[in-house]
This record gives sequence, structure tokens and C-alpha cells, in this order.
Amino acid sequence: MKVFLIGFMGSGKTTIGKKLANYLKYEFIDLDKFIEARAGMTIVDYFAAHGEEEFRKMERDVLQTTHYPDNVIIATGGGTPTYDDNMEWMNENGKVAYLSLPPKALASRLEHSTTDRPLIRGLKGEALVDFIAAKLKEREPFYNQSKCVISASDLTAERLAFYLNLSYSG
Ligand SMILES: Nc1ncnc2c1ncn2[C@@H]1O[C@H](COP(=O)(O)OP(=O)(O)OP(=O)(O)O)[C@@H](O)[C@H]1O
Ligand SMILES: O=C(O)C1=C[C@@H](O)[C@@H](O)[C@H](O)C1
Ligand SMILES: [Mg+2]
Repeated sequence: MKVFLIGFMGSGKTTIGKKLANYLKYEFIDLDKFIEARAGMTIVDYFAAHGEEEFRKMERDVLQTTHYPDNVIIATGGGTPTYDDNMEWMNENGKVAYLSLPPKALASRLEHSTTDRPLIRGLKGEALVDFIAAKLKEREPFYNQSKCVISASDLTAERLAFYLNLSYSG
């Protein structure tokens, strides 16, 4: 079983993904970390050196060619579902959960960690909220292709497992 967690930066894919993996006794993979390992540099440096289009090509390649363990939770990047056939590929290869949160809540989670996220670097306050609102509008048609849309506020691993119809099988 593969579970792909999708959603905007700050929706908590990495945070809840680790908890869900721990709860179900699954492996946990953070796609951003795999990309950094493949690139041999941080995502910030990769964006600066090669630009977003090259990043998206590599992200697609890492997503679709990684050899995943049998039972695994995969925290994707915020933009992963929006490129090429990634959303279709995830729907065909596992369960996909969209962790949904409104722009203001996302902004307050991200306010103090914008430097390691190239798309929102340097943004704060109203400018950050406005950027998130516009980007989210662009991305939601992709995110909503998930069969499982879940509010990410106060989400627990137990509830996420329940929504995904998964339980610890020993
Ligand atoms: N349930 C939660 N309640 C409050 N804050 C949270 C919650 N989940 C995550 N956060 C905080 O929000 C920030 C972003 O979380 P996280 O890195 O898990 O998001 P992400 O979806 O993986 O983002 P990215 O797409 O950039 O990798 C972190 O500072 C984290 O501590
Ligand atoms: O939302 C996005 O486009 C991104 C989110 C992060 O997870 C990283 O994948 C990268 O910073 C791009
Ligand atoms: Mg993450």
C-alpha cells in the first residue's frame, strides 16, 4: 500500500505523514528529501541554479521512478500534483489524500519558515496570504482530483488512517 499526501506548503504533509507512518507501522518517505539527495543540493539551491521547470522535471522523475517499499507513506512536495501526469500517476499507484487548509491558516504556519521554500522566500504578512490564495486557486483543480479531501486543521494520525480506511495490520 502506498499513500501519497498532497497539499499546499504548510498543510502538514511531512509532519502528519511521519505520525501516520508511525501509527500504521509503515515506512515514511519525504519526496523533497529524495529530490535533494538526487540533486546533491538543497531545493533552494536547485531552484537558484536550474529554475522551476527543471525542478519539476526532476520531481516527476523521482516520484515516478523511485522503488518504494511495500507499505509506505509518501509526503509529496506542494507542487508535485500540478505537473504533467503526476496526479493521474499517484491515483493509479496508491491512495491519495489532499490535506486542505485555507490561505490564512497556511500563512500563519509558514510565516517563520519561508527561507527554505523558494516560492515564498521573502514574503510575509498580507503579501504571503495573497500569494498563497492565488497559488492555491491555481492548484486546487489538481489537488481536488484526490478521492480523499481532508481538513488539515487539528488532524490526527488516527483520523487520517480512518479516512483512508487503513489500520495497523501487525
Ligand atoms: N497540525 C498542525 N498544527 C499546527 N502546525 C502544524 C501542523 N502540522 C504542521 N504544522 C507546522 O506547519 C509547518 C509546515 O509543516 P510541514 O513541513 O509538515 O508542511 P508540508 O506540507 O510538508 O510543507 P512543504 O510542502 O513545504 O514540504 C511546520 O512549521 C509545522 O510545525
Ligand atoms: O509548493 C511548491 O511548489 C513546493 C513545495 C515544497 O514541498 C518543495 O517541493 C518546493 O519548495 C516547491
Ligand atoms: Mg514537506
